[in-house]
Amino acid sequence: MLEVRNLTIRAGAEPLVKDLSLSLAEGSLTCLIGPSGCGKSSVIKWLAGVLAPELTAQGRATIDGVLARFPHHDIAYQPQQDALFPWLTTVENAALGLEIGGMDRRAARARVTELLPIFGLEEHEDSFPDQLSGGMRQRAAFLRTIVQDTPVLLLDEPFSALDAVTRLRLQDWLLERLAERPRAVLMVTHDLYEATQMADRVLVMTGGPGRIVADIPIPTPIGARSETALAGTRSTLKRMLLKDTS
Ligand SMILES: Nc1ncnc2c1ncn2[C@@H]1O[C@H](COP(=O)(O)OP(=O)(O)OP(=O)(O)O)[C@@H](O)[C@H]1O
Repeated sequence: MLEVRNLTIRAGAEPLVKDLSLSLAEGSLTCLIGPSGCGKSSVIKWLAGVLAPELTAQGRATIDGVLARFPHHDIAYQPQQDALFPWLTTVENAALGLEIGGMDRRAARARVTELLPIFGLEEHEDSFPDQLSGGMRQRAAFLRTIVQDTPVLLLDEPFSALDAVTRLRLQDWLLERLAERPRAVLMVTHDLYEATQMADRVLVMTGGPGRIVADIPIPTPIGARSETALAGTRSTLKRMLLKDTS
């Protein structure tokens, strides 16, 4: 579905990411892990079309075989920082992606309002971002992204600010939605448990400059994953990350 070939991102002459290639299949969730600063967010930002203007990028990407430029209407993106507009309410912020995608304002807000209870935001419909907790803000940003019915989803640490219970609930909710409607998902996470529970594949990046050093499939179907089955994969990933940062 989405193919990236030989992506290099530079700050001046310095490559932050070098010759990175990856592909995302429809109906798959790929996690991108790696030490802080190795370039995970930069790769996702390039795909979302929001790379900082002082950075330059070279590389080729296709969506369903067609050369793609970013931002692209087939892609929804949740940034690491929630990027909610301070002057908009929860519903207005969450409906924004749908409205930009062309949905009528009233329909977009009705769709989002319907989903607020799942995100624990039903009592904060008219609150502004500075009246919300960090976890609530992240849930509103997640809702804004996930409600867009795009074939590709880019999620940069979407659950990092959530309490344990909400995190588990929203992880399950996302997996259920993906089972109903297959999409290609690229998710950055630092949480190995989250990666092995949710992903079909884990791509491991290293820094200096950023590149992918391992592509680890997790073949067990999500519903059948047991702690024991995943423990081995998690220790392999842990060893790679510790080696990289030691
Ligand atoms: N606008 C910029 N100008 C110069 N360097 C930048 C810029 N944005 C990011 N960098 C550098 O690029 C490298 C990769 O940053 P990036 O945010 O992509 O890493 P990351 O792997 O997502 O980190 P983290 O896990 O901490 O979020 C870092 O060394 C960072 O300092």
